Amino acid sequence: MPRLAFAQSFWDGYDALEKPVRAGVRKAMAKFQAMTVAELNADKGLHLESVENARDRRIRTIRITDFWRGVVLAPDDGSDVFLLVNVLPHDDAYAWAAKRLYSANTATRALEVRNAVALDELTPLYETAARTAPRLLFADVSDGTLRELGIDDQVLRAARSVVDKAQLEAFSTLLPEDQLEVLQYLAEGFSPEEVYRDVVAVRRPADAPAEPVEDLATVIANTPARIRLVTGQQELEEILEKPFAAWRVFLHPSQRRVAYRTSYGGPVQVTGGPGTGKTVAALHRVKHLLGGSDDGRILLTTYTNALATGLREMLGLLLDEDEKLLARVDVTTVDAYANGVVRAASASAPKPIDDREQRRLWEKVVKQLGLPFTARFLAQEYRHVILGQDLRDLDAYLAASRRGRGTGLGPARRRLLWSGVERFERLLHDRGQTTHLGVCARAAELLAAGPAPYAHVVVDEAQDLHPAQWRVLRAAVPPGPDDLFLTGDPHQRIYDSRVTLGSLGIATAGRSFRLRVNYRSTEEILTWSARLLAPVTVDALEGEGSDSLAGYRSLLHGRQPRTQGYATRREETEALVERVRTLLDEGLAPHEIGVCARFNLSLDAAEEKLKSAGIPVLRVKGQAAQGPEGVRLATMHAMKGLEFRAVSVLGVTEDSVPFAREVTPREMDPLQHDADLLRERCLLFVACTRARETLSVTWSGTPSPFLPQAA
Ligand SMILES: Nc1ncnc2c1ncn2[C@@H]1O[C@H](COP(=O)(O)OP(=O)(O)OP(=O)(O)O)[C@@H](O)[C@H]1O
Repeated sequence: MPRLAFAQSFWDGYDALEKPVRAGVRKAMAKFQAMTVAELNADKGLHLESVENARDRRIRTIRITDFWRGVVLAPDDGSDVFLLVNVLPHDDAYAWAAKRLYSANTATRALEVRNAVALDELTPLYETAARTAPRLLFADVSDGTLRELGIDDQVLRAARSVVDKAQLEAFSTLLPEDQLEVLQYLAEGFSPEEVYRDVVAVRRPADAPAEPVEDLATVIANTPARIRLVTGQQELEEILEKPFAAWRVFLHPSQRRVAYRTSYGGPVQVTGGPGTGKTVAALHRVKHLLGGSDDGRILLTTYTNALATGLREMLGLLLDEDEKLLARVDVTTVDAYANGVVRAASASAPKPIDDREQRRLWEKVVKQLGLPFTARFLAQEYRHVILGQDLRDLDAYLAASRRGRGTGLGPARRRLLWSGVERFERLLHDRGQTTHLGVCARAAELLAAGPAPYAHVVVDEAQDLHPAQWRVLRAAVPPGPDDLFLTGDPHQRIYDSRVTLGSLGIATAGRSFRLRVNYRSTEEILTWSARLLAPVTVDALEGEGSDSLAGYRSLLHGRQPRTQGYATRREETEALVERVRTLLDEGLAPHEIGVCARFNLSLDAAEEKLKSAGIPVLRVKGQAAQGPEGVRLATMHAMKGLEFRAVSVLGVTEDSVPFAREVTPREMDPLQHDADLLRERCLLFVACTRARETLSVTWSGTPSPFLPQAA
């Protein structure tokens, strides 16, 4: 009996197919599972037939309905896997199929597809232009090196005609997938050794024989990133029945490598720009870890309650709602987890106060003691130095390093400051209150006193955690293999946290990985957004050295982001309503549109105008972004971790981004001043990178100095 596999190119369009066509796909696929090859070839209903003038002799079409055809790759080497690669209307199917050529990559050994006809047509045109070009994109890379990286004759010829990255992009939908990625990495300036490591080695099977094995079944088995092999009747029904989510099945090799490595010796860190699938990698790691034992418990954390709700839903999907497995995973924020730990050990639940209340309390302390510091300075010293290093008494504070703080404090001033800290904590205590970080400090103590409750901890959005929160996580799992798996992006740090993970017992050296392919946004959105951060460098996730977006790219293309200034806020809001209306007319659902601004106040006017135009809206505040239909309105902070097909960022003016009140004056502390500005810049970056297809950034009056054109 033959076996059946589905290529990603098929899934890309499957969800959009109408019901009768999907039913036709299911019926046809069931035949592949029930018949022998001879019976398939003879079946009248299926009508498995070759395609005239096909570049690939193995290409066949099958009948799905009267008007729709499936395109199948049929083995001609005695192996037994049939691959469904596309379902299209009759004429399109034949035209599509005739141009495609499938081949095994000589380096990765995976199955790739190219548009061989278009490549043959386009390459000579580019070659002519290349003859007079001052420089060719791959001039520094020899043919031998390209061949070692899996580039074959036809692609080599095309590559030799490429003068710049834009031209490579023009080839991108025609070239075989792995070879394209090799060329893209080289174009970004990575060395052939790096490209071999990051593109070839992650795909090439560990036991690949020296000479490539060409039979289709083996090559298909070598391509888990793009092909799903079906193992039985039930699986076939399940996967064709449910809405298909590519992230559950087709991991990028770099995602698969980090998520499914059998075991790591200790903490692992996975970084990558926005939308590179870090959350997806974290979820797959949880799946892998659950399979590693029958009873170990896992803590999966993220930054906000809304994101935790989203993660829980995604995990349910990934684990096919398997209650037994899901029961072994706690999905929550670090703060909520710490709160639970403290609550379990004391008579009442801790009552943490928010930042604004803390600020008020510090003002009271300054007044009561007549301290020569501002409330802001005290709050920052408390957060970064005292809680950051978990300093419990004056002696510890006197001896502490204040690295990262931009003003010196001698012993006398430290004593004075410490008196303020004692008063702050007493005031809190007398009111029966605490802070979120105070709860974390207590939770870490309680956890350290008993056996660690988890076998593994997986952390998403790791870039924003404070040392006190890291101590909770460190204490929640015993140090050792597979203890901590962290994903995060230092370019998206939007809370004021500075951490050196190594000093907290979380050393990731030798176990750091990077994801570079953006699955969310178009290259146009990504390139524009990356320019927001071009003037600055950001600290690495683990706190040592800096991080970069080198090689960060997208395979998707779309319109350029729009930036537009207006004379008044009213005009800006009216233009927003028009834009949203156009997007809805273009077929976007309201919940696929996100509108965001630096402040809630700025969103009120937008909400009112949209509502009076009859457009449903939903404010995203802390709660999950799911809910009734409506255009989502959120502050830039609340946009963290979310995504929308279209995003409008409003009010990007010089007084709002950066928001002066959130920026420490340079004369008070120059380092903190720079850190605050960077955080505000990252906030705008986070907001813009939530957009999948359409991004517009607007302001009224003077634009933010962070915007590229204003720089
Ligand atoms: N292998 C994949 N195949 C298809 N889609 C994917 C894959 N990996 C991720 N995605 C999709 O890309 C989008 C971004 O993924 P994800 O949220 O995991 O990225 P992220 O790196 O955590 O983003 P951010 O840091 O911006 O929050 C999501 O829509 C996700 O479903």
